[in-house]
Amino acid sequence: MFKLFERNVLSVEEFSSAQTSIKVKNLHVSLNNNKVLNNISIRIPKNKITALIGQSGCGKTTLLNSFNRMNEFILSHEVSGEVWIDGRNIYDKRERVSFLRSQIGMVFQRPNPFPMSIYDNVSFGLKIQGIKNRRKLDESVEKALKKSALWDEVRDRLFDSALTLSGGQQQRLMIARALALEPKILLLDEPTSALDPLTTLYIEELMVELKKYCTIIIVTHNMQQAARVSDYAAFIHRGELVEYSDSDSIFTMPNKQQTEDYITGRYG
Ligand SMILES: Nc1ncnc2c1ncn2[C@@H]1O[C@H](COP(=O)(O)OP(=O)(O)OP(=O)(O)O)[C@@H](O)[C@H]1O
Repeated sequence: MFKLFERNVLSVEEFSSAQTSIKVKNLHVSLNNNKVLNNISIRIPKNKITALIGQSGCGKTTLLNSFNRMNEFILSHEVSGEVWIDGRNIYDKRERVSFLRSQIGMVFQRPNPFPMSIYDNVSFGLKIQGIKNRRKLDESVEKALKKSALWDEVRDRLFDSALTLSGGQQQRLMIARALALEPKILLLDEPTSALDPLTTLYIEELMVELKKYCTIIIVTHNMQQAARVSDYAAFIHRGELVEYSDSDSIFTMPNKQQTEDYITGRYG
């Protein structure tokens, strides 16, 4: 497997509090009485890309959704343990969930633009936050579209429907929509699985660029992709964290046999 970018990484035991974006302690999650995550503890570093890997159904998306309390949309859910972000345990009763979610961007497998213009898609969250000043909105839309490498392609058609964009452009629009709120954390749930290989590479390059602005956590089934873009990778099996390490180590000399079996395609 080849590396797309040079990495300069600490080992996962070495992150200081200042270098940690998310600290998870003894997290257990059950959905509809189904025990999905079992005693997960992990520190996700700031301004790096961390990949969550593991076979289908192991709990990757559930872990991702634990970082912005998205699992709570499932009627019957139970969460115990702690998830610390910015010095707050986000499962504390006092946490304002809408504020938390506004600080964490999320992009899903399939682009889901609203049936409105490109401009309105990107400015949507800002307007919800009460920003009405046109110049401020214009500036934020331009900045987000530049960060998501879409500006040059859409600057002359901002008021066209977002649905007129290609799949890859729509996915970059989803990234722009998330970035408009200047999130500290960006959660990507299989963001390229519906895209062709070239567009995928383009989005991977974009992710690497974006870690300047935020911490990125990506769920991916694509081991080449995880090896190419991520700085760290966490291998999950049946709801347990089996191995967590810098990506160079995990993809070249994993510590656990289970990890090796998975990344070499022996199962999953
Ligand atoms: N709403 C739900 N109710 C009950 N069980 C659920 C619910 N959502 C997910 N699960 C179960 O939780 C487990 C983990 O699901 P999750 O989507 O987190 O896995 P995943 O690793 O992201 O899978 P995939 O790679 O296929 O997307 C699976 O066994 C799944 O069936």
